[in-house]
Amino acid sequence: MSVIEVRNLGKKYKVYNKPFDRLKEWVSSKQKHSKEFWSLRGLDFEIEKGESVGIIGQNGAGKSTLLKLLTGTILPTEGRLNVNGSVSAILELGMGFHPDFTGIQNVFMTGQLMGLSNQEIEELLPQIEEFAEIGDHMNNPIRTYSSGMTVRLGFSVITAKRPDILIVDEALAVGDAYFQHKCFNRIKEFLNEGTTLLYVSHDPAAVKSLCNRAILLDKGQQIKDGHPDEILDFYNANIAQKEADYKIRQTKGKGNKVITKSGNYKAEVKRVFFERDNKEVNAVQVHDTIELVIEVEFFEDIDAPTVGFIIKDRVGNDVYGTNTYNLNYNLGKCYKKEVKQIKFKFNADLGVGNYSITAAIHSGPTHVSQSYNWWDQAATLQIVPGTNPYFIGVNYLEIEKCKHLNI
Ligand SMILES: Nc1ncnc2c1ncn2[C@@H]1O[C@H](COP(=O)(O)OP(=O)(O)OP(=O)(O)O)[C@@H](O)[C@H]1O
Repeated sequence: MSVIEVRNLGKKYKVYNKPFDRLKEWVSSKQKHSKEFWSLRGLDFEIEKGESVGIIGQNGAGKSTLLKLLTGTILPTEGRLNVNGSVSAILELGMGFHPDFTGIQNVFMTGQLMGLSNQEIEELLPQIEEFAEIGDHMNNPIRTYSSGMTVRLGFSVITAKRPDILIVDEALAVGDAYFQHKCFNRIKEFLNEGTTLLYVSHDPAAVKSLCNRAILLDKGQQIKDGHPDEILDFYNANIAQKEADYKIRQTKGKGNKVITKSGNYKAEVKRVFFERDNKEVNAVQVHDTIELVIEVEFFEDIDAPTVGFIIKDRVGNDVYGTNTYNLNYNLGKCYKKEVKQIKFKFNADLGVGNYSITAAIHSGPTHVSQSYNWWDQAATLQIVPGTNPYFIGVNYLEIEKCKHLNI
């Protein structure tokens, strides 16, 4: 069953050059002093119960406008929108709080706006206080709060009761790391219990860890809708697009997985894989010595290109990255039609789990100057336990010695 249905949705604003133009137009209705601007147009999608959908797009793409339409803060100019179920929105945490009232009084005010009875709020209060962890400040006016304390209280109130649909804007990027972690855990619990999530963020790792679908908006249009990996790869390639000859190519690979490559294609990364003892492998033990092989083909003569890679964890956080430029390795002059393999040998000092490899060929120290080809998720590497002692995390650190002193 779809909980959110969006059909041909559009929102148009009137834009005035000067504030005074609004008054002029209002006084003389015959003369136009404004331009029409579609903040969103032609959106069409359905979201099923229990889906978690990331809304992605550059500044001004229309993400906030979509959330405002979904929460009923603004009305559409055209199209229709059905939202079935209770909605909690974490947009600008604490913005609705009254600065002169105490934390507790604001909890009651916000709770009432969320449609809760006083008795329900009373029952939820201990849990709200416990989650916010701001102690006695609950009895002080909000104007005495730090921004972090306001965010803590805002999140605690809004998520005190599990909603059918949870809408989260970038808001979580504010609080401190400890509280962010708590918020993510609460959202994950809601997802497990069947809540549908709409999550706006610029942080690919957060989208990958929370969402099973992503919708990409660009200049008010719905550009793509699909698996977060596919959408984020396209989005990242798109924001790197600066040169006129820059292309983004998406093709289907093994198991129908979408491969996204981008660049000006003066050279292309053709194949990326791992070798151990000269044999191709895709799973190795912690600390094994392996070689990452990046195979590139040249379509033009290029002098001293840089070949690099990034190892990313399961949700897309960079674990390690480097390139031939940083390693002071010069590939020299490369000629059109040549195919070269560049090999990086290292110990797989990584935690147990799955990793993906981004590979690239470009000029200079980074791909910002001239990106010939960039390929996200070009290969995967599975790290399995070795003979070393059990540990957690994405890095393996060889502990040389463990000792204790009596002081
Ligand atoms: N009230 C308004 N009047 C006129 N234009 C508006 C209004 N609200 C939004 N817009 C325009 O609509 C477009 C989309 O804005 P929106 O805030 O939805 O983008 P966004 O994707 O949320 O951006 P950001 O990541 O910067 O928050 C922008 O060009 C913005 O200037």
